[in-house]
Amino acid sequence: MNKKALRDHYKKLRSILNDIEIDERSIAIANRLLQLSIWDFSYYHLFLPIEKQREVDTEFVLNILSGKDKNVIISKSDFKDHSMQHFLLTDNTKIKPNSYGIPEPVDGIEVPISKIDVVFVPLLAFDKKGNRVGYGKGFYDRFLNQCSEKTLKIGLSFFDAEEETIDVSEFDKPLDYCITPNKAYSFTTSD
Ligand SMILES: Nc1nc2c(c(=O)[nH]1)N(C=O)[C@@H](CNc1ccc(C(=O)N[C@@H](CCC(=O)O)C(=O)O)cc1)CN2
Ligand SMILES: Nc1ncnc2c1ncn2[C@@H]1O[C@H](COP(=O)(O)OP(=O)(O)OP(=O)(O)O)[C@@H](O)[C@H]1O
Repeated sequence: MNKKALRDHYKKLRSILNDIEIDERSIAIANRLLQLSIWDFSYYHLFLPIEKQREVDTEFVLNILSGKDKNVIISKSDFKDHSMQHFLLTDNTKIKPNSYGIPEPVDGIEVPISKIDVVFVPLLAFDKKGNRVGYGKGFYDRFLNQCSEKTLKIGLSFFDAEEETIDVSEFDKPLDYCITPNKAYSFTTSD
């Protein structure tokens, strides 16, 4: 399948999940994340879900992060140049959905990308090598390329890996892990 076909296929698979399935699968993903040895860092970047796209509900991951007193970073997307600005999430952060339905911080304390230790990555599909496909605007391709080589990139997906290898471009950074309700995939050589 080419990237367009993969996007269409996985958007369709997501669209038929009901609210209860989304909740159950999102909780299973958060529980599986708890089993990974990724909790000794300070700065965790999290996406907030686009509800109408039926994305993984990261509220449960957010609860884990708050419980562990971690610094949580969320972003604001610029659809003109496909860049993101990163802000610390605090009790005072005002969050408002943008025109794509992405909940975003209105303003706040900006955090340099160099501080980010772990990025939870939204995706539509991924393969057994850790390659991923998103909505195709390159927001995360750009962002992950600006992160440190050491930053852990962890995909979250409702569905298991694609059997077929996904084509990669020069900008694609492979994931270190991808977590699904059924399985934790590790693509790193270190464990
Ligand atoms: N929650 C979340 N935040 C994220 C991403 C994401 O995948 N999920 N992104 C990951 O990169 C970036 C935003 N990228 C996006 C790109 C396209 C669409 C979108 O709604 N596309 C529609 C077409 C809409 C239109 O063209 O009017 C679609 O694909 O159906 C949404 C987010 C940054 N923030
Ligand atoms: N660092 C970059 N500089 C310039 N263009 C980039 C960069 N990274 C990605 N792009 C462009 O952005 C587009 C992203 O395409 P691709 O199919 O890889 O997106 P994706 O990984 O599915 O999307 P996303 O990263 O938004 O989840 C491509 O046209 C690519 O050339």
